[in-house]
Amino acid sequence: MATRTSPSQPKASGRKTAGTAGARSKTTTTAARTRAPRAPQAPAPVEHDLPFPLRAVRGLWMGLARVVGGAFRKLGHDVHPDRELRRDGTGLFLVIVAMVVASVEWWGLRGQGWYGTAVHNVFGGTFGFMAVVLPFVLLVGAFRLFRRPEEHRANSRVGIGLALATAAGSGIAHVVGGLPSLADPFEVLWSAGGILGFLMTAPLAGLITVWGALALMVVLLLLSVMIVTATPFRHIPGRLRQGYEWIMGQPEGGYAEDREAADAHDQSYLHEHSRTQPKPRRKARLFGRDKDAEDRERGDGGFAGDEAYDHAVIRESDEDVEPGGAAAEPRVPAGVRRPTAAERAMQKIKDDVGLGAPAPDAPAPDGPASEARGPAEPATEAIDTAALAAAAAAAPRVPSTPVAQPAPLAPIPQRTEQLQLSGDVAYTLPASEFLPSGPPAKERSEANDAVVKALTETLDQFKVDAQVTGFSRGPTVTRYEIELSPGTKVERVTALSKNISYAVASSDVRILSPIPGRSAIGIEIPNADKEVVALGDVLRSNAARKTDHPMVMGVGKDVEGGFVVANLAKMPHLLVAGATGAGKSSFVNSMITSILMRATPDEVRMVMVDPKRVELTAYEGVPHLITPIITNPKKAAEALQWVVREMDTRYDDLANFGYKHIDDFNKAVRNGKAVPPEGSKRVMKPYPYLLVIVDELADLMMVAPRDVEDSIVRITQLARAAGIHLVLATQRPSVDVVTGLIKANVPSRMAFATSSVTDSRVVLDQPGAEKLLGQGDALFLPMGASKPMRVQGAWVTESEIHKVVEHVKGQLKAEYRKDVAVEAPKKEIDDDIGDDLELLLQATELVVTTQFGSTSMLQRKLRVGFAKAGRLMDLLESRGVVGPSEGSKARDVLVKPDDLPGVLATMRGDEAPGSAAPAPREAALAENANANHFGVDLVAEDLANRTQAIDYDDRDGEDDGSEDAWSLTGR
Ligand SMILES: Nc1ncnc2c1ncn2[C@@H]1O[C@H](COP(=O)(O)OP(=O)(O)OP(=O)(O)O)[C@@H](O)[C@H]1O
Repeated sequence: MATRTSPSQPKASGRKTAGTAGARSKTTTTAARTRAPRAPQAPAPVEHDLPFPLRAVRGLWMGLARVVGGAFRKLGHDVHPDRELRRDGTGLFLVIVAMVVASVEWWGLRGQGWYGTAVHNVFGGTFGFMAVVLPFVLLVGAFRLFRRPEEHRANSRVGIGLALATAAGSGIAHVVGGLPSLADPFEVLWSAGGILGFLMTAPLAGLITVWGALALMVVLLLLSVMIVTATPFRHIPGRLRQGYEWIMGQPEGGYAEDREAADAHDQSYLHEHSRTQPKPRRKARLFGRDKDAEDRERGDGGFAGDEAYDHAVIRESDEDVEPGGAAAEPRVPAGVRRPTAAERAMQKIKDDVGLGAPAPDAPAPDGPASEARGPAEPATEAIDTAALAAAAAAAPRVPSTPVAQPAPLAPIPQRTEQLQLSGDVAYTLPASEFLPSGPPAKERSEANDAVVKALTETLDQFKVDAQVTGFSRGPTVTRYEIELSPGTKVERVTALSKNISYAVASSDVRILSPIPGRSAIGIEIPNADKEVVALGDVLRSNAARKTDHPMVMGVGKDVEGGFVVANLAKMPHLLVAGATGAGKSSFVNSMITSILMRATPDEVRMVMVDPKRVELTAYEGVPHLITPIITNPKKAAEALQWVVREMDTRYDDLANFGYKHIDDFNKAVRNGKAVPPEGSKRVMKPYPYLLVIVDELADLMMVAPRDVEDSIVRITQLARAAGIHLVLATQRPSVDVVTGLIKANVPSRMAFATSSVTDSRVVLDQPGAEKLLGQGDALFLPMGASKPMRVQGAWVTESEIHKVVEHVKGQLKAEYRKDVAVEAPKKEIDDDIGDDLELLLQATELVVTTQFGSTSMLQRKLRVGFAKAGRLMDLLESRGVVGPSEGSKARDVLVKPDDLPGVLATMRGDEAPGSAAPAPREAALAENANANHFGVDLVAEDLANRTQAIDYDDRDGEDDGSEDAWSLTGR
């Protein structure tokens, strides 16, 4: 895309845009969305329509306003609001009034001459003693208008708060001044509350006594302070404490405890509900930490947990993170953004229950404050912190403006103390510094403005009544939003796709119609100036920092510039696909590095399969591995079978203790509730999550397609509750590699650029990936999501990986299990089944679950020909699943659904149910003695020595309770 000069934007349209957006952004909580100028619609009243003298006066006035405004904008740190949005004229007016009042009330002109008398009579008479405070109040208003003019709602809030404070102050002054009546001399009235004070308190004093009126005024005053500072009731204690700590110079005192509590809370919250939720926007820093935002998240978190999202992904706006982990300087406002529908819905719900995070440019009076004041901020900002942070969140950035100051990196979530691994090994997670920050993100650049102009012109040329109403800039692409005027067909825009490509000189234009959850068309156009998303920044984002779940990985950034992290444990299995060079391996690297950064070997263990022998070698020897990196495809297939055995062992163990999920079991172990049977030498330890990463699935599928598919299907169907998760990457997402069965069982998908639309369909079940740009540009479809989310994958360099790996290896030596690549006993599959085992299993399942023995049903459901269906039916008859043929009638089904697992196992040639010792136990008994960190050292013994809850022999027994145990396993 060619970079074009920024279009000069008509004033009227600029204002209109801001106004509309300002209103809409009431509920905005996230997303780096930038308003674009609307196409000019009606001629705006312009300056040269005015007669010359007026124009000259206006010019002078505005010139002076700009000078004064410029001075205000230089106070503290510079701000640069968009010229189109400035309200310097009003600001200047407030400054002049303030000077006039101050000259009289402060500087001794009171009652001196006509000027002193007139001003004093007007202001003193109206506000009484509060006239003395009035210049200060007016200057606060002017300060806001000069520095944050685009925050209409926040400005209104502050205005209302100040007005209320003035009224309450006058009321208090009136009571304190002895409640003079209007008939009293002016001087008496002035030294009390003036006319306003009289009106505020005289009627009230009659109703609820003088003391009641005074109390009410004090309450009003406090309320006005809360409105001005956007402090909700529940934040008052925190604010007071912060203020106290700041005054007393206790940077992080007492806060550490809070943080710990918060961490504990976050952990449990995300552990149970890892959900997509709109995040509060940018935060201000409090003593180097964002306590307020965290408070807010805690509040939101519990609530958001009730939302319907349950797909493993957490995304947030980039305002939630400070590049470099430091407080980003408030950004330069140039427009406002709108929330997505989900954000609006979420905000509305929060508002309804009083949890609402303040809209970035419009914190509601009762909304939680979105910022806290840091000691480093200039004192002049004290009155304005809410607005500053909100403006920073709302405002897109102008390229020429520095966005973030370099500052120390924020920690990647990890425990502060040394971690004690089993065997009294102290383990320190890698330092955040190993993953440096990337360059600060842009929210707007000239390239964006050029595209807006090109889009607007294209719409105009083809006479489509639609406007470009905004855009959200991500690292790789920007999504421009087009809203249609009533009566305009969506197709009129979508039909222009080629013309749009032409106009913006890019062949990679993707049209979203509509943007999910919005009444707007999205046009994604690659950025001429792409940005790299550093993994360190993703891991330091709030979404990542609010949880220390060990399986959370940094995914990247979405199209709106929000960071995306995902919990691999919730996926629960992930398919990563894309053509060579599209960014798959980089993604896998980011994933592994995320785990190394956040998890100890006691928490997460990994099996890495790298048939290409190049991608994962950097991780050789990390203690999280339970086996050396497997490069031989045949061995890899065996390792997968080991994983199946491990899964079975875990299931048996969980069932013995009466738990359905490994998290419950681990919790019980940590709480001392799961105790080994008497006489057992077993030391109870939590199971680590087991992450199995296959870097090239195609290579495995070439050597042992059936075994690999079989293992994958078994693992994916069952392993979730056992804490075992698969990540399968392939550059050949064809149906022979990603078979229907594998696809059906791997619910989360990450599609990098594919070479064809067919490949995209294989990965995502829809086209789209073929249009991606490569180099980490991806469509992410986590389990439960209906539409893929476009993300730019996180990037981690080789030297960063090297540092992390060196650190991790320095902490602990890898202790490999020896049984992983040991081949499982060969299954005995009856000869007559031959290659049809999988079909036969499916046929059995179908017939038994439906209790309907029909050949034509098998034909239809399994999509096989008549001959094959007939053969399957014969096989089913020979194995006693169905009765003999009864002509055209369906056959009797002889197996009950409850018995299905046993029948399937027999067909597979697994250990016949009821045989002496099931393979998992043997395998577990052969457990490597060194595997003490793996947490199953004596499990095998335990399993072998105790009566199994799952006893296949007894499954048919009358009353042994084993059915319950069986159902516990979910098998
Ligand atoms: N997230 C990313 N951000 C920036 N650049 C990236 C990203 N991912 C990949 N790239 C660029 O694309 C190149 C190829 O990426 P990568 O090696 O991950 O592709 P791949 O799909 O694994 O290819 P192959 O299948 O050949 O291994 C990288 O060398 C890098 O320059």
